[in-house]
Amino acid sequence: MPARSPRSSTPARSSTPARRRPARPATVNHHGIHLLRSGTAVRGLVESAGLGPDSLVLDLGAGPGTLTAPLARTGARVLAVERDPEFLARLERRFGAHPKVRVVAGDLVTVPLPRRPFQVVASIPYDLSTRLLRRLLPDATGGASGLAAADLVVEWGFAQRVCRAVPRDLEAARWGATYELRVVRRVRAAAFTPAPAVDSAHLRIRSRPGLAGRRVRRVLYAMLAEAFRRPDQPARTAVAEVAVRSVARRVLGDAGLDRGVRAGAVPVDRWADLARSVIDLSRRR
Ligand SMILES: C[S@@+](CC[C@H](N)C(=O)[O-])C[C@H]1O[C@@H](n2cnc3c(N)ncnc32)[C@H](O)[C@@H]1O
Repeated sequence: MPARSPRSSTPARSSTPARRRPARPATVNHHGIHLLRSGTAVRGLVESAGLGPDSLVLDLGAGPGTLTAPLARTGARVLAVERDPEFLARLERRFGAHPKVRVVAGDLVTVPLPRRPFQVVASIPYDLSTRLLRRLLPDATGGASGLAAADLVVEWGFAQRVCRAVPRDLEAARWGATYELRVVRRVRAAAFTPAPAVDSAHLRIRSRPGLAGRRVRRVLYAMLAEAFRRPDQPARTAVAEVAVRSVARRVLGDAGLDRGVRAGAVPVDRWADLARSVIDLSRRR
């Protein structure tokens, strides 16, 4: 008989004793879904979020409640969203009577998001990462959800892509210029049961200050669009799309950028500085 899969609640029998005990008892997982088992990774996510009794936090893809429980212990109001019937039943059993946890049966890609500002702390399915960020982060017209902050477990390669100082695609550049996206730590495959084929990352997302307004977002996204359309042009040409020449010169200097710098070489945080300065200077003129 083949050894039982590590997905099973009963660990496979082994001739060598396990070197380390799992961070918590293994949970029933018939689906091959990668559940977090590392206390370090779970604590890191929850502590990074800095939640308190006034916070509202979404655990998207809550599974058996690996994150839901420590999130609830912070005193925050928790919405645990899950679509799998077995996990939902388990969540209901664990948190059905909890005054601050609501178990929501739904798809994390379509479930209505709260109107009031909220945070997300979640270990999300790898294949939904892009769709989820599209929901949570602003769109091209400057619209955005009420996302205040997010601490997510995503595939390592995905995190690397969206955290590049100079992203390769316009969508990641818009995200990176509007939000600070940072890898807090590598989450090794062994931190999950069953272990996935690749490592993951704790991806921390925070708003960059001064970029909440529609006007500043329009300026920012117009410059980025131009920079991506013609990356070899000087950055000042992209800035000149949204500001008169003298302002363009000034803001580039203020952002510490060389006059001749290529648009395609400007890091996302510099585009954020440029947008804020353009708005600031145009207000003063
Ligand atoms: C990587 S597991 C994380 C589970 C748990 N949060 C943990 O960290 O151990 C992802 C979870 O998302 C759920 N899921 C997958 N697709 C979903 C969807 N479209 N909407 C809601 N939940 C989904 C799966 O059932 C699974 O429980």
